Amino acid sequence: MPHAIGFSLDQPAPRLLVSVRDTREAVEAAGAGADLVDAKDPDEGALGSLAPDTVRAITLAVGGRACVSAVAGEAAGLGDLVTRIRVTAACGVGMVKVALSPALAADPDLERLAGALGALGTPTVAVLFAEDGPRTEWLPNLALAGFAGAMIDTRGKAGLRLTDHLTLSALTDFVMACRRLGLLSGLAGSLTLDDIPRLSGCGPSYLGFRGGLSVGSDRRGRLDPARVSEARRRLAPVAA
Ligand SMILES: O=C[C@H](O)COP(=O)(O)O
Repeated sequence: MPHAIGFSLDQPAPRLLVSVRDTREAVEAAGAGADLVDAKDPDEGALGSLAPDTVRAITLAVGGRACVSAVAGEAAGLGDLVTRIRVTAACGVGMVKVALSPALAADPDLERLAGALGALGTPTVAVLFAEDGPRTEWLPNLALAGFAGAMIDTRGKAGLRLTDHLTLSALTDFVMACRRLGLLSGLAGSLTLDDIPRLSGCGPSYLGFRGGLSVGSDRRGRLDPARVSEARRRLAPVAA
């Protein structure tokens, strides 16, 4: 049985999402305090998906100590979106992440997905890229389509970080708009440990990391469990 997301919109502090490439990193991340162990191929950019067998192995290795999420890549259209979500959910994960282009996020036909997403029963988060200037106007469409949440990440992983693209005020507006619609919200994009206090202040459901918690800050290198523990420590409850 997959570990459910297990957190609500009213939690006192953001949860910690850590992207991992294999079972060893998955066990390390869960052991160091990750709430969401995110199966992703960091060699393939922002939304590189791992082979289904690897995702299944990661889910088994984590064994319910954390929620396992998995990346389903970037959808080319509505049909492709459903297929990607189905294939990834079938790996037994607790949450699916799939990237949407601006055109797809704003597509009124997205609502037709609601039945399919509901039937799957695996919460799916829509990933929007900071480079696309994600708009809060897209969020009602995502809610109608049955997404459980929305997150912003950066498509590029070798230059500008999340906070280079979007102000804290814009990020807070995004998070609050998600909350009003009953959507979980996530923020990611070359975040470092030092980003944790100010981004926690935006009130997201979770913060996502790879490079900032890797040895030498190299997202293609190995995960650094000591940095994961430190991130866990710094994710203190947000003051009311
Ligand atoms: O989903 C979160 C991403 O894996 C973040 O990766 P990054 O911290 O290297 O930008």
